[in-house]
Amino acid sequence: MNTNKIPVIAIDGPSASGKGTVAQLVARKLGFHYLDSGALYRLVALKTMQLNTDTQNPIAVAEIAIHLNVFFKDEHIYLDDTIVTNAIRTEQCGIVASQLAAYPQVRAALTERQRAFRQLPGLVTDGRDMGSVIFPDAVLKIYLTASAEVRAQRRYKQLIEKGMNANIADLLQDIQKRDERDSSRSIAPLQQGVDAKLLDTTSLTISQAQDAVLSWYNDMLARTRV
Ligand SMILES: Nc1ncnc2c1ncn2[C@@H]1O[C@H](COP(=O)(O)OP(=O)(O)O)[C@@H](O)[C@H]1O
Ligand SMILES: Nc1ccn([C@H]2C[C@H](O)[C@@H](COP(=O)(O)OP(=O)(O)O)O2)c(=O)n1
Repeated sequence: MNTNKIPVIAIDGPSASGKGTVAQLVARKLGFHYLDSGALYRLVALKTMQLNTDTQNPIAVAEIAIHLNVFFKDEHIYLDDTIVTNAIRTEQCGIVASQLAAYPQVRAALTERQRAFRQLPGLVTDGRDMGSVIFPDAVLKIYLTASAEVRAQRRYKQLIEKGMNANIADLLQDIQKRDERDSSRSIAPLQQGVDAKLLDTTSLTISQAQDAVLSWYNDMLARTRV
């Protein structure tokens, strides 16, 4: 089947804005598949750290990305048959992922793997370039953000709930550095596309953010059915 007919909702945005949470809820509500593209970059970062790979060598890192042995099952993520669901969620893993994600070779190595998630009846995906590069024909594109201070608070609460160490001041600094790196890189920079709807969740609950996405999606459906 021509997968271009399969609907995609692309939710891009900066770190800890709530992209993944909202995307998963919307996917569940619509019965769509879900892709956390950031997890793939985090998995590459974890594997490079495990192998002590020279992260200054884009070719070596891209080789890891190409041969990544990963699968997603229910709530868990497996790397080489080992559960790494929490291991990839450390801030250190996020920082390394952000650094490696600036290599064109790494992005190219993960492109088709991401596009393979586009399966019937549909896909909801979150990341930095889902609407701009990976799925430019997405039926709905959203740029989901929040203030850096609120995002640091959210990530802090999230890490503490996972039993991980966290320091709010360090997190704010990491988030601001990651925002800068992800949005200033030459390839697939994080930015709100002209065709992406802005959803600032600074003062919204998770439920309100989910409802906003579902409302936009239903409006799109109504317009295309006319
Ligand atoms: N609107 C919101 N209000 C309060 N907390 C939120 C909101 N959206 C997400 N969260 C929480 O913030 C944390 C980070 O959300 P997450 O979806 O992991 O962000 P991202 O995928 O953008 O990095 C999670 O613990 C999540 O439950
Ligand atoms: N589609 C994507 C997803 C993530 N990345 C990079 C940039 C991000 O800082 C890291 C980690 O992404 P991830 O979405 O897991 O990070 P957050 O959960 O938003 O903190 O990977 C990317 O370049 N492109």
